Amino acid sequence: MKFLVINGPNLNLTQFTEPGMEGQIDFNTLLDYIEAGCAQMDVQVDFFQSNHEGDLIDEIQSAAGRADGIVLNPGGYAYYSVAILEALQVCGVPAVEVMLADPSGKEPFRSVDVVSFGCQGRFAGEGVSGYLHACAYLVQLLRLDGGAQTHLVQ
Ligand SMILES: O=C1C[C@@](O)(C(=O)O)C[C@@H](O)[C@@H]1O
Repeated sequence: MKFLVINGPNLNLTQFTEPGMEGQIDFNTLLDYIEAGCAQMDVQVDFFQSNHEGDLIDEIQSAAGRADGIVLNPGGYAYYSVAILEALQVCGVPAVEVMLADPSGKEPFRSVDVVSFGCQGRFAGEGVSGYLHACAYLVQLLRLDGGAQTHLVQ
């Protein structure tokens, strides 16, 4: 199985906290963490990060045929990118959304996660572990029905 892990704007600059490890890790260490976790699940992983909405859409559109599933942290685009939502709906590859921090209870403009409507699952507020939970969930989903039907996850 092969997954495409897509990170949106500003995540390349974020400092992350890994459970069980003191201090913070940088973006490249996060990718290593995801790759190692996926290897344990026998999943190959490709990474993509962009700060640009159109580039994220191009990457989602090109996922069919080269990835079995998408794990997406859309960053701030989560709250208004209908275009990313629609790319997920038409790309034919099941996607699961990850958010390091749970946005509920933050500013009111974060109350609707538009992108999640194109995803089959959502892991928010679990920090870096959320990426691996999303991958494990996708593995199970693909083994169960292999489908890419999108539905509301909130
Ligand atoms: O860029 C980010 C980071 C984020 O996507 C997260 O993973 O916690 C959550 C978003 O609200 C925020 O805009």
